[in-house]
Amino acid sequence: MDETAACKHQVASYLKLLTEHRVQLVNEIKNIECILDNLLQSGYFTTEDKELVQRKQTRYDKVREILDIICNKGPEAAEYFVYVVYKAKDVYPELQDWINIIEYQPPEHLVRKTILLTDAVCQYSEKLRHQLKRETKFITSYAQKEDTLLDDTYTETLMERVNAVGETEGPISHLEDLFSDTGIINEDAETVFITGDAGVGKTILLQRLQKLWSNGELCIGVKFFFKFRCRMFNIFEKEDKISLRDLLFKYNCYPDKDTDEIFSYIQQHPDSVLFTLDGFDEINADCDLSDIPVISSPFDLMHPVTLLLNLLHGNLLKNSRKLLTARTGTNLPLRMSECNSQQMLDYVTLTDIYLLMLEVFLNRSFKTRLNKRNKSQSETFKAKKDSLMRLGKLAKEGIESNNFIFSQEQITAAGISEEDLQLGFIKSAGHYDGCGNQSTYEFLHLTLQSFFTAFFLVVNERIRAKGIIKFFTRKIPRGGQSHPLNCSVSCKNSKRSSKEHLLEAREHFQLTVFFLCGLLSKTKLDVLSHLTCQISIQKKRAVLKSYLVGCVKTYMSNDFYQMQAVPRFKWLVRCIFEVHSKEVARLAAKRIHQDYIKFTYCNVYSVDCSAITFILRGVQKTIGLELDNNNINDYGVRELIPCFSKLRIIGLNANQITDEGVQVLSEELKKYKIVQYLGLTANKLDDEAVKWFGDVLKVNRSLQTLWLIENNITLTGVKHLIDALKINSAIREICLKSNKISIEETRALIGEQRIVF
Ligand SMILES: Nc1ncnc2c1ncn2[C@@H]1O[C@H](COP(=O)(O)OP(=O)(O)OP(=O)(O)O)[C@@H](O)[C@H]1O
Repeated sequence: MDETAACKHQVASYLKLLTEHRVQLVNEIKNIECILDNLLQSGYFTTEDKELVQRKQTRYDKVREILDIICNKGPEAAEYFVYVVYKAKDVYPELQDWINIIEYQPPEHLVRKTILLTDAVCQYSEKLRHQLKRETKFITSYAQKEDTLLDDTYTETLMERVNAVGETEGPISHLEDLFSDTGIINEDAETVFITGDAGVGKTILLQRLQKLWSNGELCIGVKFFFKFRCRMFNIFEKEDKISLRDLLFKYNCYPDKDTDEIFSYIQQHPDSVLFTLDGFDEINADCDLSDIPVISSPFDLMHPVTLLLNLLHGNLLKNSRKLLTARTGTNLPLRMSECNSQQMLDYVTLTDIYLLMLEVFLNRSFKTRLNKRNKSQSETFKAKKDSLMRLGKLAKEGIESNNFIFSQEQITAAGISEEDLQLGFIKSAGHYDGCGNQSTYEFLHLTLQSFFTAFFLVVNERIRAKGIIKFFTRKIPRGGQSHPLNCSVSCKNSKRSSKEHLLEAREHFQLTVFFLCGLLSKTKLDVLSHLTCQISIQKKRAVLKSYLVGCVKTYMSNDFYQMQAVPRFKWLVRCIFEVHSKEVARLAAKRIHQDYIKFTYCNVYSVDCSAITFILRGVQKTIGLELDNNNINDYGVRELIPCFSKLRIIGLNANQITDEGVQVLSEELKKYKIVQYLGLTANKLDDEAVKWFGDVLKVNRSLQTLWLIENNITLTGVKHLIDALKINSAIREICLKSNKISIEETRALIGEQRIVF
């Protein structure tokens, strides 16, 4: 450790540390009570000091007062303050980076000091831990030997993974592996299903997990562990109805205080929740378990079994983790494979659009042959597979050699017939005017050449899984082939610098990878399985996914996107969305350590918002997202809905957003009260939008800064805000410069200083 770091461990330097980092501490300390309680219990603060702090109006002033008092008390108090922030990690997650930066190590005399965790969420988590610790001490056995200690009895359980068709896929060596990101039957499911005969040890296995967690030895990032015996659900009458909140609190463990705050935390951080649900076979439901109503609101009152199934389906507390056990042979009425594919059909990717285009072109050719029978997409492709593959081969060879214009000889050599040409994917590129009059051809659009290349790579069984990765990781050619007829291309491109040339080639390769992701996504497996061997596709999909995982690891281990997300990152995000692997998305989300992601001037469109959301909804903490100066419009705002619960700062300046987008935004701001800054400068907002914001400000106390510069807002709109501001003291600034409000009109509003004209 260097000298600076070492001196940070000397008591005298702690005061200096607090002064130097005062602004950061004032901004990031959200919980005042925990620090105050600890300073009081340690004797550094008196009750008078505590009162002085509590008398301050805002959170910021309270922290300032604490820091001032500490300065007067001396360096030991400052040292203790840092120790509290260090120990109460869950209460001050935002400050843990700071703790790392100052290279803090608790001194010997403090390490054994207990810290009071007065934060309601942490206290509840502690309560759950204590409850589980108590309940898992002895084994619960058939023989009711209450006095048998779990630790004395438990022997490691032998488990193995089984695939969708019941084949063994190898042993599970560590309990933590049950929570790995790799699903077996369905990678999108959040439920791990453990099955085995009576008495093999399913219950004791869960008990072991519960005990490990209660001792802090199960490192899977879970704050709340709810255990249920499924037979508990049999105690309810048919007409009984409870809420999710009741299920968690009344039927599991009731918080000592602040139940609202805890429940809202659980809703916002479902990935911090783990359920163990033991013995699904023991449920005697008086209803058809495969026909359970779908609920999406955590406030709906429902029969407990309905709640349970909606939890397992991911309709409630999506992204929470579930371990479900049942005896061998139990039918699970979960239909998780159908459920997810249904969800996946809800979005349309670019690959879908290209596939549809292919289908339309191919169908047109059938019609001319009086073959008017309606074919399915797979039948259509199957009927024209040979033509598609010939075109695909030509496209691939062209991309490999950086060739986008094809001579008649090349067309003939590729076996492309007149009939193939008539399908319409290739058009005449005119005549070369320097070396003769031969016809030349090109794909209808350069993107179509990338699509055909990807199609060929996926469908051709002779191209092995690793071959597709080799295709786009090899060195990209700088010029066209030496074939004489390619001189048309070379001549045309000779004016370009070699760098531009390379860049262009890269885009084609990038686009090919993008379409590979789309074609190898799960929803396309069905269509493709009619064209090629399913095992080959599965292998290619697995290899592509692990390639993307590698990219995520490489990109995100660097600091490259700390402030500005580079276009390459945007491509990666797009590819992850196109392949629609939640496993890769989850991994990417886990690796986002920054507090702020900027996509400013990145050509982000509404469709990219779906891709960004696909990843950001999995981040563990709240972050800032800046999308200024793009073109996301109202549709993009709608696409961002699933990640609003994670956004603290939202920059949507200059994005063609209208009142319609603001209506969507306002609903989210009412639901998730965490956004502090919202920028909507230079959009297309009218008074209607301001009215929505007025409604938001009546219930939302998190928003501090709202930028509405350069819109079409008039005095009428501002009046809505004035009303709301009367009851909202949290907002600090609403900037309305360059709107349609005259100077005379602003004079009338001079009383409200938080609105800036
Ligand atoms: N790994 C183990 N270590 C020690 N004892 C075990 C283990 N597995 C099972 N047993 C013994 O077998 C008994 C039954 O185990 P357990 O209740 O976990 O089975 P189960 O699979 O949940 O059965 P059921 O399907 O009937 O609920 C335990 O009470 C314990 O005595």
